[in-house]
Amino acid sequence: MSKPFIEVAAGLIMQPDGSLLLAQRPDDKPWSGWWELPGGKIEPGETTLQALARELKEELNIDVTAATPWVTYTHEYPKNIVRLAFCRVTGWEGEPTGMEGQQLSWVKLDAPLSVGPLLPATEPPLRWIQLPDHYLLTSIGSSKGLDSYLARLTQALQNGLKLVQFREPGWEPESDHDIHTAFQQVLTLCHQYSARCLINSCHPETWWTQADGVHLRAADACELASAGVAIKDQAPGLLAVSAHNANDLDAARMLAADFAVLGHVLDTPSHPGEPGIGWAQFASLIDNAGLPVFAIGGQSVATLETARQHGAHGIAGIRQLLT
Ligand SMILES: Nc1nc2c([nH]c(=O)n2[C@@H]2O[C@H](COP(=O)(O)OP(=O)(O)OP(=O)(O)O)[C@@H](O)[C@H]2O)c(=O)[nH]1
Repeated sequence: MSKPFIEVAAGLIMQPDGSLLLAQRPDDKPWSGWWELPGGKIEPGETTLQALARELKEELNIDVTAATPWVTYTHEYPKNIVRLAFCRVTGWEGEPTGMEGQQLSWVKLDAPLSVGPLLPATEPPLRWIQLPDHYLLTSIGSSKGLDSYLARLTQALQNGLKLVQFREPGWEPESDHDIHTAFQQVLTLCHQYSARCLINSCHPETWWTQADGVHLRAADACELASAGVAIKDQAPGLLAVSAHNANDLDAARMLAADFAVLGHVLDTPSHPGEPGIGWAQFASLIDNAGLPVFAIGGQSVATLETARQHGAHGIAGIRQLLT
Protein backbone atom coordinates (compact mmCIF):
# COMPACT_ATOMS: atom_id res chain seq x y z
CA MET A 1 0.00 0.00 0.00
CA SER A 2 1.35 3.45 -0.84
CA LYS A 3 2.17 5.84 1.99
CA PRO A 4 -0.06 8.86 2.70
CA PHE A 5 1.23 12.05 1.05
CA ILE A 6 0.79 15.27 2.98
CA GLU A 7 1.47 18.86 2.01
CA VAL A 8 2.69 21.21 4.70
CA ALA A 9 3.55 24.91 4.93
CA ALA A 10 6.28 25.75 7.46
CA GLY A 11 7.74 29.13 8.34
CA LEU A 12 11.29 30.24 8.94
CA ILE A 13 10.37 33.12 11.25
CA MET A 14 13.47 35.26 11.47
CA GLN A 15 14.46 38.32 13.49
CA PRO A 16 16.70 40.92 11.81
CA ASP A 17 19.65 39.60 13.92
CA GLY A 18 19.23 36.15 12.32
CA SER A 19 17.50 34.40 15.26
CA LEU A 20 15.06 31.74 14.12
CA LEU A 21 11.94 30.53 15.92
CA LEU A 22 11.62 26.79 16.58
CA ALA A 23 8.72 25.00 18.26
CA GLN A 24 8.52 21.71 20.09
CA ARG A 25 5.83 19.32 18.88
CA PRO A 26 3.12 18.96 21.52
CA ASP A 27 2.30 15.70 23.34
CA ASP A 28 -0.83 14.88 21.32
CA LYS A 29 0.95 14.79 17.90
CA PRO A 30 3.20 12.20 16.28
CA TRP A 31 6.91 12.92 16.89
CA SER A 32 5.99 14.73 20.10
CA GLY A 33 8.96 16.40 21.81
CA TRP A 34 10.85 16.87 18.54
CA TRP A 35 11.58 20.42 17.37
CA GLU A 36 10.24 21.86 14.13
CA LEU A 37 9.49 25.02 12.22
CA PRO A 38 6.01 26.30 13.08
CA GLY A 39 3.39 25.41 10.47
CA GLY A 40 1.06 22.62 9.47
CA LYS A 41 -0.97 20.92 6.77
CA ILE A 42 -2.26 22.85 3.77
CA GLU A 43 -6.05 22.58 3.60
CA PRO A 44 -7.81 21.99 0.26
CA GLY A 45 -8.23 25.26 -1.67
CA GLU A 46 -5.55 27.13 0.29
CA THR A 47 -2.39 28.60 -1.20
CA THR A 48 0.84 27.89 0.65
CA LEU A 49 1.03 31.41 2.07
CA GLN A 50 -2.62 31.31 3.16
CA ALA A 51 -2.05 28.00 4.96
CA LEU A 52 1.08 29.38 6.58
CA ALA A 53 -0.73 32.49 7.84
CA ARG A 54 -3.60 30.38 9.22
CA GLU A 55 -1.28 27.90 10.96
CA LEU A 56 0.86 30.66 12.50
CA LYS A 57 -2.26 32.38 13.81
CA GLU A 58 -3.55 29.11 15.29
CA GLU A 59 -0.24 27.89 16.71
CA LEU A 60 1.50 31.14 17.69
CA ASN A 61 -1.22 33.82 17.66
CA ILE A 62 0.74 36.04 15.27
CA ASP A 63 -0.47 37.82 12.13
CA VAL A 64 1.96 37.40 9.24
CA THR A 65 2.64 40.66 7.38
CA ALA A 66 5.61 39.64 5.20
CA ALA A 67 6.36 36.15 3.91
CA THR A 68 7.84 34.71 0.74
CA PRO A 69 7.96 31.18 -0.65
CA TRP A 70 11.42 29.61 -0.43
CA VAL A 71 12.36 25.92 -0.79
CA THR A 72 9.85 23.10 -1.30
CA TYR A 73 11.30 19.82 -0.12
CA THR A 74 9.92 16.29 -0.08
CA HIS A 75 10.91 13.84 2.66
CA GLU A 76 9.90 10.21 3.05
CA TYR A 77 9.20 9.13 6.64
CA PRO A 78 8.56 5.49 7.65
CA LYS A 79 4.79 6.12 7.72
CA ASN A 80 4.20 8.94 5.24
CA ILE A 81 5.67 11.25 2.62
CA VAL A 82 5.71 14.95 3.46
CA ARG A 83 6.07 17.77 0.96
CA LEU A 84 7.19 20.78 2.95
CA ALA A 85 6.82 24.24 1.47
CA PHE A 86 9.26 26.23 3.56
CA CYS A 87 8.60 29.98 3.57
CA ARG A 88 10.57 32.89 4.93
CA VAL A 89 8.63 35.02 7.39
CA THR A 90 10.18 38.43 7.96
CA GLY A 91 7.19 40.46 9.19
CA TRP A 92 4.47 39.69 11.75
CA GLU A 93 2.35 41.37 14.38
CA GLY A 94 2.04 40.00 17.89
CA GLU A 95 4.37 38.11 20.19
CA PRO A 96 4.72 34.41 19.27
CA THR A 97 3.00 32.35 21.98
CA GLY A 98 2.67 28.57 22.21
CA MET A 99 -1.13 28.36 21.76
CA GLU A 100 -1.08 24.53 21.87
CA GLY A 101 1.10 24.42 24.99
CA GLN A 102 4.22 23.89 22.90
CA GLN A 103 7.63 25.21 23.93
CA LEU A 104 9.14 27.92 21.69
CA SER A 105 12.76 28.93 21.33
CA TRP A 106 14.61 31.60 19.35
CA VAL A 107 17.84 29.97 18.21
CA LYS A 108 21.05 31.23 16.65
CA LEU A 109 22.19 29.18 13.67
CA ASP A 110 25.88 30.11 13.73
CA ALA A 111 26.40 28.15 16.96
CA PRO A 112 25.44 24.60 18.02
CA LEU A 113 21.66 24.42 18.38
CA SER A 114 20.40 25.07 21.90
CA VAL A 115 17.39 22.77 21.41
CA GLY A 116 16.80 19.38 19.86
CA PRO A 117 16.30 16.91 18.41
CA LEU A 118 15.01 18.37 15.15
CA LEU A 119 12.55 16.53 12.90
CA PRO A 120 14.65 14.92 10.16
CA ALA A 121 13.08 17.04 7.40
CA THR A 122 13.76 20.22 9.38
CA GLU A 123 17.54 19.85 9.32
CA PRO A 124 18.25 20.79 5.66
CA PRO A 125 16.44 24.16 5.71
CA LEU A 126 18.38 25.24 8.80
CA ARG A 127 21.60 24.63 6.84
CA TRP A 128 20.32 26.25 3.63
CA ILE A 129 19.04 29.42 5.25
CA GLN A 130 22.60 30.27 6.29
CA LEU A 131 23.74 30.64 2.67
CA PRO A 132 24.44 34.27 1.74
CA ASP A 133 21.93 35.85 -0.64
CA HIS A 134 24.46 37.33 -3.10
CA TYR A 135 26.68 35.08 -5.24
CA LEU A 136 29.32 36.73 -7.42
CA LEU A 137 30.77 35.00 -10.49
CA THR A 138 34.15 36.31 -11.62
CA SER A 139 34.78 37.54 -15.15
CA ILE A 140 38.37 38.77 -15.14
CA GLY A 141 39.35 37.60 -18.61
CA SER A 142 43.13 37.88 -18.48
CA SER A 143 46.04 38.71 -16.21
CA LYS A 144 45.95 42.26 -17.64
CA GLY A 145 42.64 42.98 -15.94
CA LEU A 146 43.55 41.25 -12.68
CA ASP A 147 44.73 44.15 -10.52
CA SER A 148 41.75 46.35 -11.19
CA TYR A 149 39.41 43.37 -10.70
CA LEU A 150 40.99 42.55 -7.32
CA ALA A 151 40.52 46.18 -6.24
CA ARG A 152 36.82 46.03 -7.11
CA LEU A 153 36.45 42.63 -5.46
CA THR A 154 38.06 44.01 -2.29
CA GLN A 155 35.44 46.76 -2.27
CA ALA A 156 32.60 44.25 -2.71
CA LEU A 157 33.99 42.05 0.10
CA GLN A 158 34.24 45.10 2.34
CA ASN A 159 30.59 45.77 1.54
CA GLY A 160 29.67 42.30 2.84
CA LEU A 161 29.95 39.89 -0.11
CA LYS A 162 30.38 36.36 1.29
CA LEU A 163 30.13 33.97 -1.68
CA VAL A 164 32.18 34.02 -4.89
CA GLN A 165 32.71 31.63 -7.78
CA PHE A 166 35.97 31.66 -9.73
CA ARG A 167 34.81 31.04 -13.31
CA GLU A 168 37.11 31.95 -16.16
CA PRO A 169 36.31 29.75 -19.19
CA GLY A 170 37.50 32.42 -21.62
CA TRP A 171 40.80 33.28 -19.94
CA GLU A 172 43.18 34.59 -22.60
CA PRO A 173 45.62 31.79 -23.40
CA GLU A 174 48.75 33.31 -21.91
CA SER A 175 49.76 30.49 -19.60
CA ASP A 176 48.06 28.12 -17.24
CA HIS A 177 50.22 29.51 -14.46
CA ASP A 178 48.61 32.95 -14.84
CA ILE A 179 45.10 31.71 -14.34
CA HIS A 180 46.05 29.52 -11.39
CA THR A 181 47.77 32.51 -9.76
CA ALA A 182 44.63 34.57 -10.35
CA PHE A 183 42.51 31.86 -8.74
CA GLN A 184 44.79 31.74 -5.70
CA GLN A 185 44.72 35.52 -5.36
CA VAL A 186 40.92 35.60 -5.51
CA LEU A 187 40.72 32.75 -2.98
CA THR A 188 43.14 34.42 -0.55
CA LEU A 189 41.31 37.72 -0.82
CA CYS A 190 37.94 36.04 -0.13
CA HIS A 191 39.37 34.33 2.95
CA GLN A 192 40.67 37.66 4.29
CA TYR A 193 37.02 38.74 4.46
CA SER A 194 35.65 35.37 5.68
CA ALA A 195 34.00 34.83 2.29
CA ARG A 196 33.92 31.48 0.50
CA CYS A 197 35.18 30.97 -3.03
CA LEU A 198 33.96 28.06 -5.14
CA ILE A 199 35.65 26.91 -8.32
CA ASN A 200 33.80 26.25 -11.57
CA SER A 201 34.11 22.71 -12.94
CA CYS A 202 35.57 24.07 -16.19
CA HIS A 203 38.85 24.37 -14.26
CA PRO A 204 41.20 21.43 -13.53
CA GLU A 205 39.99 18.95 -10.94
CA THR A 206 43.29 19.28 -9.09
CA TRP A 207 42.21 22.81 -8.11
CA TRP A 208 38.83 21.75 -6.72
CA THR A 209 40.08 20.75 -3.28
CA GLN A 210 41.90 24.08 -2.95
CA ALA A 211 38.61 25.98 -3.16
CA ASP A 212 35.75 26.14 -0.66
CA GLY A 213 33.65 23.99 -2.95
CA VAL A 214 32.84 23.24 -6.55
CA HIS A 215 30.30 24.79 -8.88
CA LEU A 216 29.32 22.25 -11.55
CA ARG A 217 28.34 23.31 -15.05
CA ALA A 218 24.91 21.91 -15.93
CA ALA A 219 26.33 19.31 -18.34
CA ASP A 220 28.86 18.12 -15.74
CA ALA A 221 26.12 17.83 -13.10
CA CYS A 222 23.86 15.81 -15.43
CA GLU A 223 26.72 13.49 -16.36
CA LEU A 224 27.74 12.88 -12.72
CA ALA A 225 24.12 12.40 -11.64
CA SER A 226 23.36 9.86 -14.36
CA ALA A 227 26.60 8.00 -13.57
CA GLY A 228 25.59 7.93 -9.88
CA VAL A 229 28.86 9.58 -8.79
CA ALA A 230 28.77 10.70 -5.13
CA ILE A 231 30.64 13.89 -5.93
CA LYS A 232 29.85 15.42 -2.56
CA ASP A 233 31.99 12.77 -0.86
CA GLN A 234 34.89 13.42 -3.22
CA ALA A 235 34.96 17.21 -3.24
CA PRO A 236 34.65 18.69 0.25
CA GLY A 237 32.94 22.01 0.87
CA LEU A 238 29.92 23.46 -0.88
CA LEU A 239 28.49 21.89 -4.02
CA ALA A 240 26.64 24.17 -6.43
CA VAL A 241 25.06 23.42 -9.81
CA SER A 242 24.18 25.60 -12.80
CA ALA A 243 20.68 24.90 -14.12
CA HIS A 244 18.71 25.97 -17.18
CA ASN A 245 15.76 23.58 -16.92
CA ALA A 246 13.98 21.03 -14.72
CA ASN A 247 16.37 18.28 -15.78
CA ASP A 248 19.38 20.23 -14.49
CA LEU A 249 17.57 20.92 -11.19
CA ASP A 250 16.85 17.18 -10.86
CA ALA A 251 20.56 16.51 -11.29
CA ALA A 252 21.37 19.09 -8.60
CA ARG A 253 18.96 17.38 -6.19
CA MET A 254 20.27 13.90 -7.02
CA LEU A 255 23.82 15.05 -6.29
CA ALA A 256 22.61 16.55 -2.97
CA ALA A 257 23.96 19.94 -4.05
CA ASP A 258 23.84 22.72 -1.48
CA PHE A 259 22.24 25.06 -4.00
CA ALA A 260 21.54 25.63 -7.68
CA VAL A 261 21.71 28.72 -9.89
CA LEU A 262 18.90 28.96 -12.45
CA GLY A 263 18.68 31.25 -15.46
CA HIS A 264 19.08 33.33 -17.22
CA VAL A 265 15.95 34.95 -15.79
CA LEU A 266 16.11 38.46 -17.30
CA ASP A 267 17.89 39.59 -20.45
CA THR A 268 21.61 39.97 -19.88
CA PRO A 269 24.63 41.20 -21.86
CA SER A 270 26.31 37.78 -21.37
CA HIS A 271 23.57 36.13 -23.52
CA PRO A 272 22.85 38.70 -26.26
CA GLY A 273 19.81 37.89 -28.39
CA GLU A 274 18.62 35.15 -26.00
CA PRO A 275 15.54 36.28 -24.04
CA GLY A 276 15.42 35.34 -20.36
CA ILE A 277 13.00 32.72 -19.03
CA GLY A 278 11.19 35.38 -16.95
CA TRP A 279 10.03 35.24 -13.34
CA ALA A 280 6.91 33.10 -13.89
CA GLN A 281 8.93 30.32 -15.52
CA PHE A 282 11.62 30.65 -12.84
CA ALA A 283 9.04 30.19 -10.07
CA SER A 284 7.41 27.25 -11.80
CA LEU A 285 10.75 25.47 -12.43
CA ILE A 286 11.92 25.76 -8.85
CA ASP A 287 8.61 24.68 -7.34
CA ASN A 288 9.91 21.15 -6.80
CA ALA A 289 13.64 21.84 -6.83
CA GLY A 290 14.11 20.61 -3.27
CA LEU A 291 17.08 22.89 -2.64
CA PRO A 292 17.79 26.64 -2.53
CA VAL A 293 17.99 28.31 -5.95
CA PHE A 294 19.66 31.58 -6.88
CA ALA A 295 18.32 33.59 -9.82
CA ILE A 296 20.89 34.61 -12.44
CA GLY A 297 20.60 36.89 -15.46
CA GLY A 298 20.05 40.64 -15.14
CA GLN A 299 20.21 40.46 -11.35
CA SER A 300 21.19 43.30 -9.02
CA VAL A 301 20.33 44.58 -5.55
CA ALA A 302 17.22 46.06 -7.21
CA THR A 303 15.91 42.60 -8.21
CA LEU A 304 16.56 40.78 -4.90
CA GLU A 305 13.08 41.39 -3.52
CA THR A 306 11.39 40.29 -6.78
CA ALA A 307 13.60 37.19 -6.82
CA ARG A 308 12.47 36.35 -3.29
CA GLN A 309 8.81 36.86 -4.16
CA HIS A 310 9.32 34.16 -6.80
CA GLY A 311 10.93 31.69 -4.40
CA ALA A 312 14.62 32.42 -5.01
CA HIS A 313 17.06 32.10 -2.17
CA GLY A 314 19.12 34.96 -3.58
CA ILE A 315 20.70 36.45 -6.67
CA ALA A 316 23.81 35.58 -8.66
CA GLY A 317 25.62 37.70 -11.19
CA ILE A 318 28.83 38.90 -12.76
CA ARG A 319 28.74 42.66 -13.15
CA GLN A 320 26.05 44.18 -10.97
CA LEU A 321 27.04 42.22 -7.88
CA LEU A 322 30.58 43.57 -8.01
CA THR A 323 29.74 46.66 -5.95
N1 LIG B 1 5.17 22.19 10.87
C1 LIG B 1 6.19 21.40 10.52
N2 LIG B 1 5.95 20.12 10.12
C2 LIG B 1 7.03 19.39 9.80
C3 LIG B 1 8.36 19.91 9.84
N3 LIG B 1 9.23 18.93 9.46
C4 LIG B 1 8.48 17.84 9.18
O1 LIG B 1 8.91 16.76 8.82
N4 LIG B 1 7.14 18.10 9.40
C5 LIG B 1 6.07 17.14 9.20
O2 LIG B 1 4.98 17.74 8.57
C6 LIG B 1 3.74 17.27 9.12
C7 LIG B 1 3.01 18.45 9.71
O3 LIG B 1 1.86 18.00 10.25
P1 LIG B 1 1.20 18.57 11.60
O4 LIG B 1 0.63 17.42 12.31
O5 LIG B 1 2.13 19.44 12.34
O6 LIG B 1 0.08 19.46 10.93
P2 LIG B 1 -1.07 20.25 11.62
O7 LIG B 1 -0.50 21.32 12.49
O8 LIG B 1 -1.97 20.65 10.48
O9 LIG B 1 -1.70 19.17 12.61
P3 LIG B 1 -3.03 18.32 12.70
O10 LIG B 1 -3.62 18.19 11.34
O11 LIG B 1 -2.51 17.01 13.24
O12 LIG B 1 -3.85 19.06 13.68
C8 LIG B 1 4.10 16.23 10.14
O13 LIG B 1 4.09 14.97 9.54
C9 LIG B 1 5.53 16.61 10.53
O14 LIG B 1 6.24 15.49 10.98
C10 LIG B 1 8.56 21.24 10.26
O15 LIG B 1 9.68 21.77 10.35
N5 LIG B 1 7.44 21.95 10.58
